[in-house]
Amino acid sequence: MSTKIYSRDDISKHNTKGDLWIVIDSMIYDVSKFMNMHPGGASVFLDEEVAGQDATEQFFNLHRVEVLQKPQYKRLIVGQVENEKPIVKFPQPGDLSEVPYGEPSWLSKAYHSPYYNDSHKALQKWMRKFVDTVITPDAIAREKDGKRFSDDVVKKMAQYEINAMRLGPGKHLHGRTLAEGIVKPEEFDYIHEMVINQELVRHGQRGYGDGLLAGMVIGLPPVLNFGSEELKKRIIPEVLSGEKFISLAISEAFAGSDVANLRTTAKKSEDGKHWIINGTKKWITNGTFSDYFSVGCKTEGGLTMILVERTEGVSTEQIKTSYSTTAGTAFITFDDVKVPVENTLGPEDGGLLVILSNFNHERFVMATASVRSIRFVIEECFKWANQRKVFGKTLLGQPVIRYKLAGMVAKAESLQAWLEYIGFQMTKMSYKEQSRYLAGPIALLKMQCTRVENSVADDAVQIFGGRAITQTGMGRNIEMFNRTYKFNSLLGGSEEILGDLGIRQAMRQMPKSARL
Ligand code: HEM
Repeated sequence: MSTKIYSRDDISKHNTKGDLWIVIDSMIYDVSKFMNMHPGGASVFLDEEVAGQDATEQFFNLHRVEVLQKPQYKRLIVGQVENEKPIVKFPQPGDLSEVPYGEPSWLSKAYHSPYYNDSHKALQKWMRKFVDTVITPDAIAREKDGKRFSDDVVKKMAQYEINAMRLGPGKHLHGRTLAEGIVKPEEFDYIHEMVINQELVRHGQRGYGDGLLAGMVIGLPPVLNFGSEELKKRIIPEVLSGEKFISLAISEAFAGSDVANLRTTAKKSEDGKHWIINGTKKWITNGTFSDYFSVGCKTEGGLTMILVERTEGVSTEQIKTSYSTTAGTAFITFDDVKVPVENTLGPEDGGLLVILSNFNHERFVMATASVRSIRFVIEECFKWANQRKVFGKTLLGQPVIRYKLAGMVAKAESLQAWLEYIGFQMTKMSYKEQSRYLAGPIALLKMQCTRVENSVADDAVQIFGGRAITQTGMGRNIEMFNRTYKFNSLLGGSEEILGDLGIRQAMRQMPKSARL
């Protein structure tokens, strides 16, 4: 890059087709050749307020800052304006956002929190850098080509035990070196887990995010908590190391939240040594590439969870959903699949307990991600509203936009506070206490997250206008959010079911003596 210095007078002389310079943020770009390849057309550069002039404001009205970071455009720089310095900061891997409400308050200057200690803070810093450098570039590329994550990403996640940490605190972490030793396995708690899951969604690429082993997060716990010792010894290392993949296969075309009504059957073979499984499963995240499936089956006396390996009779087919194929969402067919009875997870006919046992944790994880995605959208809205000019003012200069942002921020901050409070309770409660006292609040938290996502998506689209329905450029993250947020109100228990559960749990605590 040349660092030649020019006065504004010098620059203004380069204002004709064939010799055309513009200034963006004090840097001088020679667009003489580029203008004919410019996606926004050549004519924009010939405008008398652009040719040989400072086009910073016009540029940021129409482009994301990342455009200027691309090597092919950096090469257009021929110098810098005399006595001027760039103002725009290019985000560097690991950076915290300086945009108001762009970070939860515990990461913002001057604020305090009772929940986060030094190891939570160190893990956040480490994780931010890891996501920015390893995951985000892959997320953006895979969302474009629709393929699943690059194996290299999962291998690196395994190397630093991110896969294991995503399952939450527990014995499975013992003996592992977590994030280069930043956290000791016995110290790892639900707040650490929350930190990881909030960082993991900051790239905003929803289909990829689910593709990046969401199946493992919900599909491995039944093996971890209910599998035989032999099964655990074999399956857990393979999955946590990223060599093999697993997904949770419960929902069917016939039954979603109503898990007791599944139709996939498992019948014992005559010698009693095998299950014979028949049926179908639908909407199975990561199913297209999974090697193992934790499958909910109807058995003689109820429901049984069985670990099925990808063997004869198992076939998976990609379902085209409103998000990208990177998630590997599958329709699965089990056709006389023979599975050793040793693959039973938990008690025979007691599968409901196995499924329910992870529901609170699973919903906590979903709420964690959802709250962070909402904040990501708000940050995008703040930036856009600050740089977009309409009717002679920035969008932020318009009361109607400020009112929308106010509502979004208030909701996001309430959710973050509630989430942290619940996460903290989880660090203090036994599993049994969590089931008793937190099932209701977690259900209500997740319900509220998806209600807020709904209103935030709506407001964000109104703020971004047409760009919010365009998959590239300024509004690409809003387009993605608006297209995919609805998944959350269905998975892990629908919004309505969770609201009902939350109040039913409260009803149990209702004192018989209470009267108005
Ligand atoms: C070095 C200077 C510039 C570069 C490298 C550049 C690059 C790009 C790129 C890559 C796009 C595709 C959309 C995106 O990815 O954001 C684009 C779109 C566009 N650009 Fe530029 N551009 C430059 C300067 C300008 C200037 C000065 C103007 C207007 C005064 C302008 C007007 C437009 C318009 C109108 C679009 C279409 C935007 C849309 O569809 O929303 N560009 N430009």
